[in-house]
Amino acid sequence: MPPSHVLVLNSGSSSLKYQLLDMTRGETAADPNPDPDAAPERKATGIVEHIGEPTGPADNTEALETVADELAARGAGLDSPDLAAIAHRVVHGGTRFTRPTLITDEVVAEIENLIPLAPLHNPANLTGVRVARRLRPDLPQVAVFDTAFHSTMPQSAARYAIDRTVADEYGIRRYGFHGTSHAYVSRRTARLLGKDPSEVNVIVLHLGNGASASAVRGGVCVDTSMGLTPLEGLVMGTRSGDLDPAVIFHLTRVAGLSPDEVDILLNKRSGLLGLCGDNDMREIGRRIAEGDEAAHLAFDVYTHRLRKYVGAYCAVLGRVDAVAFTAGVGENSAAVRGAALDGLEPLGIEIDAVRNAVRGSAERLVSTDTSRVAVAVVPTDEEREIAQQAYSLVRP
Ligand SMILES: Nc1ncnc2c1ncn2[C@@H]1O[C@H](COP(=O)(O)OP(=O)(O)O)[C@@H](O)[C@H]1O
Ligand SMILES: CC(=O)OP(=O)(O)O
Ligand SMILES: [Mg+2]
Repeated sequence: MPPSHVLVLNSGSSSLKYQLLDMTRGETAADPNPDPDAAPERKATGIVEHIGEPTGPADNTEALETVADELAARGAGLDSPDLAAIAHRVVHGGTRFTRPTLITDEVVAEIENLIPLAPLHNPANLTGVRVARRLRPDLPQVAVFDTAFHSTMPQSAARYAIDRTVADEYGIRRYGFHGTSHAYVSRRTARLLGKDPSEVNVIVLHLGNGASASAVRGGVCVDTSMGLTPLEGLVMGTRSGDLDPAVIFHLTRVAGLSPDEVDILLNKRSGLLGLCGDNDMREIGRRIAEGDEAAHLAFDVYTHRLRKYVGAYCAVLGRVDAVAFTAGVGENSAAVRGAALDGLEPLGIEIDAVRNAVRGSAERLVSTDTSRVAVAVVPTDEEREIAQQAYSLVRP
């Protein structure tokens, strides 16, 4: 048996998620090409949180040592002969990386060059890459990029309307992020409707701590809400999303903030946190129930922005078959789903209040039977998508 396990490392700014997957599941001698969505077997999964905080590991290197220890304790250490590859989520791939890529010194250098475009994410991703390469120099290490799925966006969606020469010289364009999630969820949504992904148009709403929307036509991304960096678009846990760029001139000229201070304000102290002091939708729900004014406003700004993007992507796609909610907020908050789609009946979108209120972790439809557009809740699995993409590159 050739090695068939893939270890996926999803290093974030403050957490490190991992999954160990056996990719042989569903694959037999009789049927070497099973349903591409047949689930690989999950051997281990975990998350190391609070990196860099007093309660957690000091840095990503220490976090990865914790992961190595946890895996070893389960008899699936990093020295396992079953490992076929280590796959890394890399957030920014620029224009160069649009496919899963075998990591070499040169690829590492290129990812390093992209740090200014994803300062919260790429350095953490790189630490994972460096430590894993040191521990298993013999193994293929594969980078799977958040930006890759969005590389199919037409110029009309990817270009900012600024001086073309300046834009091209500095790589200023819209890249989009959470691509593995948008790819996976749009595909699963098609399957949930009993259709091939090439036949359906889907609006995917990935609502985690970072949040983004995408318009996917026949399995191909045609627009997404994040841009040059993961700051544009929806209101997020701590990020502002869309605003008039002149806010930044105003903050620097009138409020006297430095560019770095503005960066921190917009990325880390804005969004839900900036509006009400909490970035967790569960806590905001509790506060709204107690009549808290600021929490209510934060919820309204968040869901208003969402509704606006759903309407915009209906216009971009023309025909919409489904709206799919995913990630922490999208999978769990019936209130957000309900408010985001409230009043969109004229667009053929009818959410069913009873179905929407049912909690669960299964892929499910929450629209009415008469809704022209299906509304789906589809739990994302970025690690599984990353493993599948990486394995397709290294499989024997
Ligand atoms: N039961 C829930 N109800 C409402 N929101 C939830 C629930 N569980 C998680 N969330 C939200 O999901 C967010 C985290 O989403 P997640 O997709 O795990 O984010 P990330 O991967 O970006 O860290 C939390 O900040 C919280 O707001
Ligand atoms: C790109 C991005 O925003 O990622 P995350 O949601 O993991 O912060
Ligand atoms: Mg996430």
